[in-house]
Amino acid sequence: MAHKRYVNVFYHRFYFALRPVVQLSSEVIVGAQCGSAVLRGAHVFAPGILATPKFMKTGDAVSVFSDLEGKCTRGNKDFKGKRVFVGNGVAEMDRSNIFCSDEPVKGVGIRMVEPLYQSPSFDGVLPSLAFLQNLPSVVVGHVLGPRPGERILDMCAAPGGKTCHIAALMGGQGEVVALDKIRGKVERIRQNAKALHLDCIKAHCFNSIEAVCTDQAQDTEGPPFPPQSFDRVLLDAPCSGLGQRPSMACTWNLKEICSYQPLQRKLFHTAVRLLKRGGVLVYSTCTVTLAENEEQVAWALNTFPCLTLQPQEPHIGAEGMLGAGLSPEQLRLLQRFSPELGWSAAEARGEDDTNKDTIGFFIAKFLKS
Ligand SMILES: C[S@@+](CC[C@H](N)C(=O)[O-])C[C@H]1O[C@@H](n2cnc3c(N)ncnc32)[C@H](O)[C@@H]1O
Repeated sequence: MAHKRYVNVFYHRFYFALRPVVQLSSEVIVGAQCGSAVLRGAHVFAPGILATPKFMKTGDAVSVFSDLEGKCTRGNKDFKGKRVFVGNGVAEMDRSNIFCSDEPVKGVGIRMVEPLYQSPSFDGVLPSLAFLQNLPSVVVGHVLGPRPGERILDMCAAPGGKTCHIAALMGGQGEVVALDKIRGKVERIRQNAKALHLDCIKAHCFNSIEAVCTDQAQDTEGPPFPPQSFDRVLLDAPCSGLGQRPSMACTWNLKEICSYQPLQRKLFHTAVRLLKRGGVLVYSTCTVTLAENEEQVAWALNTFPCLTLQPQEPHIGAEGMLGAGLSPEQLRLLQRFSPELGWSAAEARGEDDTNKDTIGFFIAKFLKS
């Protein structure tokens, strides 16, 4: 059935106007992920709460802090470890509801009334029409350039932000196959596709490294697929995520960061095999390392002579970074979002920094001949 609705994919700009907020004596401690979400405009959902004052009651005014080192134990009453203030709120639950309930606790625990940053919450705003994404993620969908009627593969798709954008750009006509290896996350893709009425998305739980079959007669409804099954492939690769912001806790180590390059290359092999001749492959990451970005492009061009770099539209990020042996022309075809560089340079030149104040991100577009 033809898709009748439109999805408006907004992008989210982290608003940096720090407000002078006075800290209160009652402290609520939340996990680092929850604290980052609060900085992006979220309220505090009860599962994210680690510690509250001993007698906290609904309606109490509290200050919310993020546990920086992951050291606060659940149910703590007076945590004194490293923490960062993220704003003031009002309790919507008693302490006993949060920590002493038999059922898993749900819903807003603290409604933020004075968050540190003036980033509005988009929770529940037009849920059947809009999907909030970072600006570079929105750019990825356009760079891939899907057309109605095509068959597209999104190899690492959960929670499905880019999948839904791609399906919306196709007007719901064609097929977007979304793979992710984690079952619970695949359910999120399905829920998002359903909420947005995007029937052309088919989500499967599958390890994309193994998504090519050798048997040409294999049923092509689900993975694995015969070689050259797709008009366009998006490899939004698992990565070290160093471009994500705000980020208040660094849980990574060097071994983990170095583990992504070989994984991305395995996925890349599958991507190239599944792409038709004349098809487009987009490789993207939300990290800033040379090893996971420009070095991967140089490796791909050497490993797959059938691939050539293509111009990107729109191109609003910076060009690629030196150091991986790519030519100046090749670097110009890449798109790198480096907020730590973009901002200050734009500010110094007195330019509008709207499109530069983003997460760190990388995009490369290839054509397979
Ligand atoms: C960067 S996230 C994808 C974000 C997604 N494209 C979006 O826009 O919403 C990377 C995803 O790759 C998945 N992943 C990691 N290794 C995978 C593999 N071998 N096969 C399929 N999915 C994988 C992870 O579970 C994770 O959800």
